[in-house]
Amino acid sequence: MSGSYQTTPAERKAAFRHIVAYAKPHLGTFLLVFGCSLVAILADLLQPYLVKIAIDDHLMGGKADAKLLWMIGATYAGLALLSLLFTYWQNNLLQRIGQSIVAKLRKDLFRHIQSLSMSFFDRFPIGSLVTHESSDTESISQFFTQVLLSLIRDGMTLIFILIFMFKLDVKLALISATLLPVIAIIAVVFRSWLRQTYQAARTQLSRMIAFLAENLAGMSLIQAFNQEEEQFKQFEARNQRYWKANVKEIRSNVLFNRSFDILGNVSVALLTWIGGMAVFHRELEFGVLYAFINYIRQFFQPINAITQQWNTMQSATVSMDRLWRIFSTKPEVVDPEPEQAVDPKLEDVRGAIAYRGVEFGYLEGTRVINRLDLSIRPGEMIGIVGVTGAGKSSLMSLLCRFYDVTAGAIEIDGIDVRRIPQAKLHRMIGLVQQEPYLYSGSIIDNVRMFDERYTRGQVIEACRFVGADPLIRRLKDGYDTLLSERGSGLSAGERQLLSFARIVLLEPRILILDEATANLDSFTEQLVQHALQVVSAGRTTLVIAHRLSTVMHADRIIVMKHGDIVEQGTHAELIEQGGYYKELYEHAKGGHGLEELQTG
Ligand SMILES: Nc1ncnc2c1ncn2[C@@H]1O[C@H](COP(=O)(O)OP(=O)(O)OP(=O)(O)O)[C@@H](O)[C@H]1O
Repeated sequence: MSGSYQTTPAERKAAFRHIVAYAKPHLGTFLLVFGCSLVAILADLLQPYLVKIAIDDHLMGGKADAKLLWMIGATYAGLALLSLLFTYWQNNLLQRIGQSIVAKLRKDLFRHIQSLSMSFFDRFPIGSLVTHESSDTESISQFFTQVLLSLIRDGMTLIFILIFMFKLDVKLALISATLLPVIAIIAVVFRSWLRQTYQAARTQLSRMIAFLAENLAGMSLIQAFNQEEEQFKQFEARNQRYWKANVKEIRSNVLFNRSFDILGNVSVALLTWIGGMAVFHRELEFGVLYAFINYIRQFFQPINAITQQWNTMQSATVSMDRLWRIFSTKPEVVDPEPEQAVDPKLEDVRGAIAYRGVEFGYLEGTRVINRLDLSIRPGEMIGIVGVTGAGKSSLMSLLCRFYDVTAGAIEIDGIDVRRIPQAKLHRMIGLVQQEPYLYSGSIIDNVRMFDERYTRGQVIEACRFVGADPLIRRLKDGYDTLLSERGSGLSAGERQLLSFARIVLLEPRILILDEATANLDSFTEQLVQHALQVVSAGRTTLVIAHRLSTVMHADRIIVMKHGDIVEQGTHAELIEQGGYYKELYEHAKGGHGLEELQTG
């Protein structure tokens, strides 16, 4: 999805309008930039005119006045300085605008992405979202700095050069103006070629990056299966394709630039010949010819610069389209309308849960939960078992409203979860995931989720409560140990213990635990079991169990198969019943995990 999608002209227009609106607050600064450009351009263009005056009025006119010549020289130097100063201000101001726009864009994008529902993240690869936040916003910043600068500055330069030319000599100016259509034809012909080579290079680059990202993420598997050589070959093939596309792009750029240079030189030669003849026949002053040759040289620079912005413009519009795609995506799970909303007080929540005729599928036309009914009493501990793909996690995701049910309803204390504001719902439910997410930061901050309202003492108390304290104290810096991204360095069990401590701090009424599947050593497993016991006391607890031993003591075990509850009861009742649960139990007793069983 990272770039190969089609957009309609209407969508492109909307994207452009949306992004350009970010420039509105900077209109005043843009005007300043415009003013600075104007001064710099005029200072540049007046220089040849000054030399013309020196030549025609003083040197050739035979009335050389040293003082006036000195003044002309000094003015020339002054103009050069002025141009330098104003170009510096113009660039500074423009960069500042560009950076503020892109910072705001990144902030808005991040906020918007945060608000989107889980279904969006299912569709959108994380890698491409990272690209959007980084390089797409950067290429939009280039649009506001390089492209706009070129349009303002080079466009104005062109216009002024034409004005100066016509003022100096109409005939020569008209001859020079005939070059414009030639330049336009060259630009148009090259433009489509440049665009093709540019896009081909971008496509090869994103293919290479996608391959790289996938590869790095799966490096352990690659090494375990000795796939290095094969993967290297595949990478090398992509690398070669990118290299070739790049060379082609550079070649087309060089050809384009050189055609412009040749055209510039031919024009100077033509002008020297025609103008020289005119000077020879005394129809033209020498100084005018000098200024003209200068202007015609400068004439090609802005045209070349504007067309060179084509690539930047291309990537900026592609980036705008992509960002617009995200910005125009509305969250599927939304907060209730104020008149529909019910906002229970946290201390009043009892934690009764009811699934009423719940149906759900991730994709249209598919079903992973079938008309499911389930009532859970406040404080009850429920174990949920079933083979992989049975729908256990989906059932929990629906309770947290990561997705909305397609039919039926889920209620907490008799209130439909869709009527509870999401922020409140998420305070009511505590989630301990199979792979708990830990941030880069200290253990203290990870447990209190960077919420400084919880003191260090409270965090330590919570960790003690769940039995994580001895483990943490064994680490080099204890509670101040810095965890790397995703908490690598800690075992799955240890990570779960830290998220239990989070629960103790946040005190949700309902607890969902997706038990770690990774084999825990018996010591950590005991710690996790103990933590579960202490944390679940007094809370409605739902445990997705991957080891039956975890839920053998649950108040009730729900057995799922193909999105249905096929059996429920206590461990003893279910064994007595001799049905599907017993089959799972016998299988697990043989030393197998539930994951090994197929949904057959
Ligand atoms: N984000 C998703 N998009 C599409 N389909 C999904 C998604 N998540 C799960 N599924 C599908 O929904 C079905 C139920 O998945 P779910 O994760 O709820 O099962 P589970 O019993 O929790 O399995 P496990 O024990 O492996 O976690 C499976 O067929 C799975 O492939």
